[in-house]
Amino acid sequence: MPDTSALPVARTIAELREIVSGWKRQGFTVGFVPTMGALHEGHLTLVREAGQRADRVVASVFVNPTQFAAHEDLGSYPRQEAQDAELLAGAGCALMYAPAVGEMYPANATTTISVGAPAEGLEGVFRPQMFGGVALVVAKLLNQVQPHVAVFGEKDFQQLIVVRRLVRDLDIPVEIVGSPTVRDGHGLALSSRNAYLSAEQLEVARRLNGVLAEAGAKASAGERIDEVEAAAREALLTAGYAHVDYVAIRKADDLGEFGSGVVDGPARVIAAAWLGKTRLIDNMAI
Ligand SMILES: Nc1ncnc2c1ncn2[C@@H]1O[C@H](COP(=O)(O)OP(=O)(O)OP(=O)(O)O)[C@@H](O)[C@H]1O
Ligand SMILES: CC(C)(CO)[C@@H](O)C(=O)[O-]
Ligand code: BAL
Repeated sequence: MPDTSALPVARTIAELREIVSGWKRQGFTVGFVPTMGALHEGHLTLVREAGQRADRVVASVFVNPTQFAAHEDLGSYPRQEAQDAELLAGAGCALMYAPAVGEMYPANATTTISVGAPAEGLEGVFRPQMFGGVALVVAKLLNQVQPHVAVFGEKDFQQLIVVRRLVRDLDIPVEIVGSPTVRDGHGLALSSRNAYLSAEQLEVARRLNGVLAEAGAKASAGERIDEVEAAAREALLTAGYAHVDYVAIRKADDLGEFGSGVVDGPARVIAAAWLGKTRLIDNMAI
């Protein structure tokens, strides 16, 4: 496929390595932002953050099949590479890495990665496929790019924790930076999947962050965690969400449970809920 803009595009590991090793020979540091494309201001904020921390920024655009279950939206996930390249160039990215599925996963690839406990609760319950696929592709991407620093969004908070553990446990020499969630004017976390929402669903979607903020306020005021979680679940259903996978109040550093029934340390409220066929996630510090 030809390059889609003025931004250089590497399609193979060899092309990527040639460019990145050239930068390193010149003494430049390298920042990396992995994405699945359909870029929005949330992704571009990560690119700018990486640009603050490194001399050259690589962004990958790869819709990773191993993190989707068979019934999920791999086929319909939005793909808009030409526009993504323009947006990345505008945010100061120096190289887009967009490998084909066959480049990332040769036919005889058999290695899997299981991160263990950080990947098991919350998203791990409802999307059991996901973190194995994320860990595998992130480990491969970090080995391919070999950046000094990689930036991930707090919007996918459990993913950030899983990636931190992966990098620590496998001794991958990279600094992992978490970047705060970028929201629209109504507080809705920007997400590529918001493009699936009808105008009516968008109105309901925008209630999620308010419900989480209210739950957070109640929990930090000392109300029982299970009661706060149940009330927030009810509030989401009343707002028009079709189904709530979870609303949970967890420890801020590792998303572990508080044993006491009340919040007694730094905490986060985290949720996943459905509007029609679209699944939204959000979280915030409380
Ligand atoms: N609103 C946001 N604020 C900050 N970071 C974000 C935001 N949305 C996505 N990111 C981060 O961008 C990176 C790539 O995410 P991804 O391509 O899956 O985008 P997405 O919009 O979250 O898509 P999806 O709808 O599939 O969740 C991840 O590190 C993710 O946390
Ligand atoms: C980190 C990631 C790019 C791995 O495919 C993906 O999970 C995402 O976009 O958050
Ligand atoms: N944005 C996290 C990756 C996923 O939803 O599959």
